[in-house]
Amino acid sequence: MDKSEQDQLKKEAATKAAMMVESDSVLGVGTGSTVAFFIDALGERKEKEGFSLKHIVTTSNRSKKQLEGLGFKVDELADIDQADLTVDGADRVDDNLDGIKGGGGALTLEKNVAINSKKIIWIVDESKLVHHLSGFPLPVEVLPVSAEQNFKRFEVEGLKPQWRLDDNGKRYVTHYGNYIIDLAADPTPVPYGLADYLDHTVGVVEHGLFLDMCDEVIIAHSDGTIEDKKRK
Ligand SMILES: O=C[C@H](O)[C@H](O)[C@H](O)COP(=O)(O)O
Repeated sequence: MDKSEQDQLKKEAATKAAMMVESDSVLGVGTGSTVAFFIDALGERKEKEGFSLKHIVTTSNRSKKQLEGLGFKVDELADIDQADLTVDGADRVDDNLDGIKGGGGALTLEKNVAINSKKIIWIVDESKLVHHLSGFPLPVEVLPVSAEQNFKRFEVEGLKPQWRLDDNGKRYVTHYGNYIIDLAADPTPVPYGLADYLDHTVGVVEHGLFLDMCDEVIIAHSDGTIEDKKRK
């Protein structure tokens, strides 16, 4: 699939999700290229229907700027109790609707918004689908103070760590001033053990395994169909 075909699929999934957002609700908005299409589609609804939302919270400055550019007011997570719905992208989604996220480095705020949402919908093109989570390095955000030790331990554990770098070849720094170590080793067919290990590793701020969180995935397929897959 070439990039323009993939973008078309991302747009289709995003447009469908934008139609599912209820007016006057509290909406969480994720990050990434698929979400950028979602924000555009929300803007179109605002323009055509006068559609408005009670509150919007986002998971990155990129999404915030795009929303504000379309005239939406964006609140902080601390200003709301819970989002009615959060719509986000994903890097990989498996058969259980578990996912890997954080390819764009926004995993920490994404997980915080996700766990404070009544419902989570992911929007993806079919290239993101896998039976078991694999094929995408797992992002782990670490505190600079412990980053070297975390990296060495991940090596010993066989997790194949790699420092994420920015465009200048320097260590990528997150919104919160931390580093990201991408683990190239695929999570096992059952990724809960790895999530538990990372949850209990000192210095790990957050990781990109989003397990038991997503309620529904909207998948745009290259045969023109749009699948709406719900958690069983
Ligand atoms: O940190 C980034 C997020 O987890 C994105 O939702 C994810 O990387 C998918 O991004 P895209 O829609 O650009 O493939």
